[in-house]
Formats: sequence, C-alpha cells, structure tokens
Amino acid sequence: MISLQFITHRTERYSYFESARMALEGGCKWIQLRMKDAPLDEVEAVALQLKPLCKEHEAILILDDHVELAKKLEVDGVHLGKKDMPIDQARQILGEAFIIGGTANTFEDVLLHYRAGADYLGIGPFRFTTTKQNLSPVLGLEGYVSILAQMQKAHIELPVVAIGGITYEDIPAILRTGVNGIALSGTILRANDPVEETRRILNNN
Ligand SMILES: Cc1ncc(COP(=O)(O)OP(=O)(O)O)c(N)n1
Ligand SMILES: Cc1ncsc1CCOP(=O)(O)O
Ligand SMILES: [Mg+2]
Repeated sequence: MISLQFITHRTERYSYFESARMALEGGCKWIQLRMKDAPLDEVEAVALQLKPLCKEHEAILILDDHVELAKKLEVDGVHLGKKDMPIDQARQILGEAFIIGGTANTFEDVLLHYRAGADYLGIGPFRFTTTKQNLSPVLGLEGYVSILAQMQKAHIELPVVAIGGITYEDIPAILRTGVNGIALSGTILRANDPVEETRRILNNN
C-alpha cells in the first residue's frame, strides 16, 4: 500500500475537518492540515478537533506552516516551504521528536533541506494545480527522475513525497520514478465519494 498524505483544502462542499475525516475513513494514515490564509485561532480549533480523530485512526497529523502551533498542540509535525520558517530554526524549536517536511522543486532545494535536517521532502508540482497559488515550475515525471538521480549520486536518503495536480491515473507512473509516497488534495476532494476514492487509491497502489 502506498504512503499517502492527504492535504486539506477549502471547498464549497466540505469543511477542513470533514475533508480530513473522509480521508481517514478511507484509510489514509497521514493528514496535513493546510488552511491557507485562515486565522491562527481557526487553525488551532480545527487541529484540536482533528488530533483525537487522527489518534483513533493511528494516523499522523502535521500542520502546514505553523511551527509554534504544532509545538503547542503536540501534533506530529509541520510542513515548511521556502516562505516559511527555515527548517533548522524549526528543528531548534520542535526538537527531534517532531516530523519536519520541506518543499523542494530543484536538487538545490533538496540539498538545503537535507543539510537543515528535514525528515522528508514534498517535491513538486508534478503538474499545474489550482490548489496552490504561485506554483514553482512543473516537474513532470522527468523532473522526479532527474532529482532522484541527483539525490542518489549525492547519497541523500530522504523519503520523497510527490505533490501537485496528481490524479488517480498518474500514481503508478509517479511511483515508478522511485518516490516514496504521494500527496493528494483535489483528486480526493473532487471525487463523488472521497472516502471510496481514498480506498481505491490505497487498495490499487
Ligand atoms: C507534502 C507537501 N509538499 C509541498 C507543500 C507546499 O508547501 P509550501 O511550499 O510551504 O506551500 P504552502 O502549502 O504553504 O502553500 C506542502 N504543503 N506539502
Ligand atoms: C500544497 C501544494 N504544494 C505544491 S502543489 C500543492 C497542492 C496539492 O494539491 P492538489 O493535489 O489538489 O494539486
Ligand atoms: Mg508553506
């Protein structure tokens, strides 16, 4: 079964909590609470609701961007990009027990995150997506092949999660590039039945 990280996103149909609940119900074991532009107190309220549910499902809960909140709420970790707190600074605040993920679009990004002590990398975008503004250049399959080859040459062994515009049909080919997992938001949230779609993704990959 693949390693699947579900990333929450604002939709007309579902609340952040409901979207994460459906992914968990479908068997997802890794939730990233991403509430772009939401006030911190709202992120805190949803995270507090989600934390026991993730525990019940034996799933990891990480927050997008909010290092201090992750520490305060004792969730499992954070995901940080170029515009967020640097990973080495986050590590000083969170210590070794928290998971810290970093966004990469190039091998140079990978090197920086590796040296700063990231636990995993979210590499993307695979293709264009409207889930995130100000996207970095699209990587396609060749982008993953190239970055993973450079990582291997440099003996950098960090788990890689592919992200950005990934559909159900894309998953087998992306996994064949050697990435360790997939992060999805829209593909699950746009499905008629997000619980079933999560199950279908997990059971067939
Ligand atoms: C798994 C994963 N990979 C990449 C990202 C993007 O993070 P970031 O570059 O900080 O952009 P925002 O998500 O904060 O808009 C991610 N969140 N998760
Ligand atoms: C957060 C993020 N970072 C790069 S692409 C992306 C969005 C992923 O969502 P989707 O699977 O809907 O494209
Ligand atoms: Mg960020």
